[in-house]
Amino acid sequence: MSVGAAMWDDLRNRAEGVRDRRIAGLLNEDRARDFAVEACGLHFDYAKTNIDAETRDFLIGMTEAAGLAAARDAMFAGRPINDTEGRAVLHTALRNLDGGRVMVAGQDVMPRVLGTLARMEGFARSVREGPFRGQGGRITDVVNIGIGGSDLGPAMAVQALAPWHDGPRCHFVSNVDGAHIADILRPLDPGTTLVVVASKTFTTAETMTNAETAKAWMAQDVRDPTAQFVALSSAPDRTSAFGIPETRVFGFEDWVGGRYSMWGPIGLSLMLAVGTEAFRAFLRGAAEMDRHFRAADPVGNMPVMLALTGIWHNQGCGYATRAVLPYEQRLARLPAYLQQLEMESNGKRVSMDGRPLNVDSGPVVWGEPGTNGQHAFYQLIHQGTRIVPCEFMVGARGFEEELTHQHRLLIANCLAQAEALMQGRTLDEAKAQLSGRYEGAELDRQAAHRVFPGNRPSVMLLYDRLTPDVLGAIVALYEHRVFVEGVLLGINSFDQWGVELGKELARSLEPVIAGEADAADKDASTAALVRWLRRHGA
Ligand SMILES: O=P(O)(O)OC[C@H]1O[C@](O)(CO)[C@@H](O)[C@@H]1O
Repeated sequence: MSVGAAMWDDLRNRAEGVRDRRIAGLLNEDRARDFAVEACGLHFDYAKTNIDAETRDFLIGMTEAAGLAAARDAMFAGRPINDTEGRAVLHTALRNLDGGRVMVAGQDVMPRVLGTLARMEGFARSVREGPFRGQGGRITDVVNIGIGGSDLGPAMAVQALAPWHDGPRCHFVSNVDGAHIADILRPLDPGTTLVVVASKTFTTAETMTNAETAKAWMAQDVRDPTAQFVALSSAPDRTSAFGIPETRVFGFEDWVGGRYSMWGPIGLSLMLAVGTEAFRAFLRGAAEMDRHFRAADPVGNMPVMLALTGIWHNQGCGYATRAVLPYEQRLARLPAYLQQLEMESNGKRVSMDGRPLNVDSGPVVWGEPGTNGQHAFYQLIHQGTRIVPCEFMVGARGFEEELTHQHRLLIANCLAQAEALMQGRTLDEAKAQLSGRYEGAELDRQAAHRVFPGNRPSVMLLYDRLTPDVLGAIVALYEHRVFVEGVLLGINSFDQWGVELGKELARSLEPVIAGEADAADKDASTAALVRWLRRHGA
């Protein structure tokens, strides 16, 4: 089943038909209530979009045409829906603490999932409370070496859950740029540092290079350089070749995709930071979102409705990007996390059958926490010629009891931005503000700069406080949103062939840059760039 070209045309025509309709004119109390979904401790509001009841019905009709319910059930049932890699997609099993059996190829995977979780918990406790010690004493610092899905999730979540952070300090090294690992390791004591090498494949060039650097750093100072190494990986042969014994390897199956992996072993750094209870709460929040996604009707289904606002804005209205704007400093890394989740999943050019998509793929996702973004790029969001649908989020309360006045300011800013985007400011209003200062043509000219076109759509996600379960629910919400959008687009959201070509070419260029191979098979531009870099000492 799929969404046919005619239906996409219909969607675009509907969007075109309401392009000039004022969103503010749609608003009333009924809409404020009906164009919102409440679930899992979250409140999602899409009243400030140009979606009306008829469009919503049409969008839901698209999910039916795409066979969303069957696709969702196939994912949860462990069918190999990632069919370019021949794999099931079951990151949801990693958080299925109380949910019973999950079958893959006739086998229940839950005993193994829960067994690995118990091993992680045992290890985390022994690092946090003893007896696991470094060769120089109790572990004070954890260095997580990983990239992409083996970095972004835990790095984002450790920062997000800072109020729960009572374990060792956590540092994240991802970039192959030696500056990254050098800056992180410089102040640390090898004798009290635990190195967590996080790599599903254990072949990723950046991670393996950094892991060797960390091993050499250890070797300068401690007797056994890998005794304080842990591996999180699906490749036990390679972890043991690296020198990490089985007892310190936490494995997971190929049905956990890298960007969906923070719920299992890849979350170990988070567990070391916040402890086992908070980690379980994080899993439970996500599992609650899974249940909601499976059970709720489309119109009351938060991931479905979040996805449909995305489809409306991107494929319907033609807005090429979307901004994620958490008014929550501790979610500073959420936009980067979502960039991988959304763009690696839905940035594809062909559908499942290998034919070119008959519609644009997923949007460019970007963002920064508020209020910082306001003083950087909101100028373009309010007055630029391109429209950027904005996804705001904010909690009712922070954790700094003595700073509630600052939190109120934060909320006020968040709501004000959404209001300003929708309302705008007319030329007459701008002129009224300036009257007395300018007149005639100069008044018109000055006022033109102060006009806000308005009618710019946004959605809002509210929560009480950023607790571990709320964070779990938010991340799972976005995972399922990506899934729904992928199903509507008819693509495989779970492979990532687009990252391979660059990796291959980097491998072939390295010896050229080192002067060990010539640039004969390189294009003239690349060869000239290599020559310049070599002349300058590369
Ligand atoms: O965990 P690994 O195997 O090192 O992979 C890291 C990342 O690299 C990618 O494969 C892309 O290159 C991501 O999908 C993944 O999250």
